[in-house]
Amino acid sequence: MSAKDRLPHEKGFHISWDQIHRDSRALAWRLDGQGPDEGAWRAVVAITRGGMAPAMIVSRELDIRTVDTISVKSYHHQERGEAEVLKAPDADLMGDGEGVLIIDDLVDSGKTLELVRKMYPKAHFATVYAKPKGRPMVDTFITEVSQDTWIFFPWDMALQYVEPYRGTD
Ligand SMILES: O=P(O)(O)OC[C@H]1O[C@H](OP(=O)(O)OP(=O)(O)O)[C@H](O)[C@@H]1O
Ligand code: HPA
Ligand SMILES: [Mg+2]
Repeated sequence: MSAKDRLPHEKGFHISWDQIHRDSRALAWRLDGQGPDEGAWRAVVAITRGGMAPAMIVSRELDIRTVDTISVKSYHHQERGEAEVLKAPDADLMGDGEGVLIIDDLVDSGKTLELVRKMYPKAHFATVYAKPKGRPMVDTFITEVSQDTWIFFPWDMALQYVEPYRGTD
């Protein structure tokens, strides 16, 4: 069964803004002092769009003002397509990636990070969440979920009324 055959509340991991804030801060805590230059990182690069909120929180916590983006598109709704780079970060800033933290919200199949890793082999790759297939592609992450769990992020959700289990007559 593919993720799209399920009702959203089945095997769905729903993340609130508060939760992603806490988990992104936990990621920053883990990365603090781990950079190659006396523990420091040169720059943060967000993999758009999902990596932008975690990258903002990490760069705030680690006091990194040099922030760039790489745009990789790989999913249309819950269907995976070929990963493609739509916009690359500044080439002079990146070099081979040494000292650069590349951040995404999650690694699933690992295809997105595989592509970016080829471009910047010396960068450090960090995600907030990870599924088992993608784990070998990520250097640091906070929470692992099973491969058949779909993670719902707060920017893709809205608060709404739900019927009580016993209905309302
Ligand atoms: O490990 P993978 O199987 O490659 O999947 C993970 C990637 O997929 C999602 O991005 P998506 O391409 O949907 O774009 P978005 O961040 O703009 O939503 C997610 O934000 C990761 O970047
Ligand atoms: O579990 C997921 N949730 C949201 N976006 C994703 N992109 C790949 N996997 C996921
Ligand atoms: Mg993404």
